[in-house]
Amino acid sequence: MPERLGPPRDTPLFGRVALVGLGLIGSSIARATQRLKLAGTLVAIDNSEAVVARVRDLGIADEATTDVAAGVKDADLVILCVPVGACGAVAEAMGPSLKPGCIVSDVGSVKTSVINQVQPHLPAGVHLVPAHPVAGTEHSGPDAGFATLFFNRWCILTPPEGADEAAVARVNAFWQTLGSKVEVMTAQHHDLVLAITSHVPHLIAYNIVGTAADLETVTQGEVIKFSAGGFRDFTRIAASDPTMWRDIFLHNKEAVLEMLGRLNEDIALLARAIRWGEGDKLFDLFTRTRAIRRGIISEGQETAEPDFGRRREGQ
Ligand SMILES: NC(=O)c1ccc[n+]([C@@H]2O[C@H](COP(=O)([O-])OP(=O)(O)OC[C@H]3O[C@@H](n4cnc5c(N)ncnc54)[C@H](O)[C@@H]3O)[C@@H](O)[C@H]2O)c1
Ligand SMILES: O=C(O)C(=O)C[C@]1(C(=O)O)C=C[C@@H](O)C=C1
Repeated sequence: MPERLGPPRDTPLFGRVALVGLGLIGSSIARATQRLKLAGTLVAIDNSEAVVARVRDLGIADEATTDVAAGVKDADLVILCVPVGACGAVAEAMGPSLKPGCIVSDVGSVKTSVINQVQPHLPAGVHLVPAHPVAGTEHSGPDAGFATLFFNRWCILTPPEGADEAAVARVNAFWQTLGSKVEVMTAQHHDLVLAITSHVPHLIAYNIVGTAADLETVTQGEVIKFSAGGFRDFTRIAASDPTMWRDIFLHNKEAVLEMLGRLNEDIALLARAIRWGEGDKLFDLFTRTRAIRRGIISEGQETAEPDFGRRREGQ
């Protein structure tokens, strides 16, 4: 599937857009927003001077600053692209500067906690429309982003009850213009679904790399040395950012622990089947789950390139 974004817009979707956090996700949004001319003015805000300097060097925003209060002033749309644990502090710092009618959104991998952190700091008349682009890589920082990251990927919106419908529609249009398919659900349901499809897989990947590394001390360094395609494919996501994933697990604790409990029950059944030589049970499970995985690929949910961590030409 050619990952091509649409033509630039004749008129921007928003006058002034402020992105807080110009890492993988923020810088990908910035690149796509510039290419598609979605913003009259694009402001990049980051608490790292080095990142702000890099954003200027890359030319992926019209303005770049470490001052969040100044950066969000007069913004029509603010998107928080920081670790989920930082959203509350950012909302507190920017709240007083937000103009009436401004839409505040985010890209956090956890939704309930972000809503609980951000909502209390938003003045009356400012609309909260949380979002989560279910797209990414194991890489971080402003150089990791690319404009087509969100193409043909899901973006989940979790507007709080009573959210302004026009604001939700505008954020929906923004993400569809970035090439995403948009789904709306409750924050609680999102956190449960992403716990099994994203969060627990990362926990297992991090964990098995640790187990293998510890085993190396037993096997004189052979475990990682002889790790082949299966181990490498399975553990790609263990190269992801520790700050981001620390925050995800601490801010989605209940759902992650629920899913881990279910997984442990299933693994216990697998261990029993192995111990008792119940080959048919193993075969049936592997047959069923392979069909499910193959179904995911046939639905086009896999990008053409399995390793989309590589930058594409023409980002
Ligand atoms: N990496 C992924 O695959 C992915 C996918 C979907 C959603 N997300 C979510 O997107 C968000 C950002 O993730 P990322 O991968 O872009 O991370 P990243 O580490 O690449 O970028 C985060 C940026 O935020 C900045 N930052 C951190 N705290 C800040 C603060 N208090 N004020 C201002 N700037 C601050 C950092 O300097 C950095 O530039 C996270 O909430 C994550 O859960 C990530
Ligand atoms: O592809 C990857 O490297 C990712 O980890 C992306 C991924 C995921 O699929 O789990 C990670 C976190 C997000 O919130 C959304 C997507």
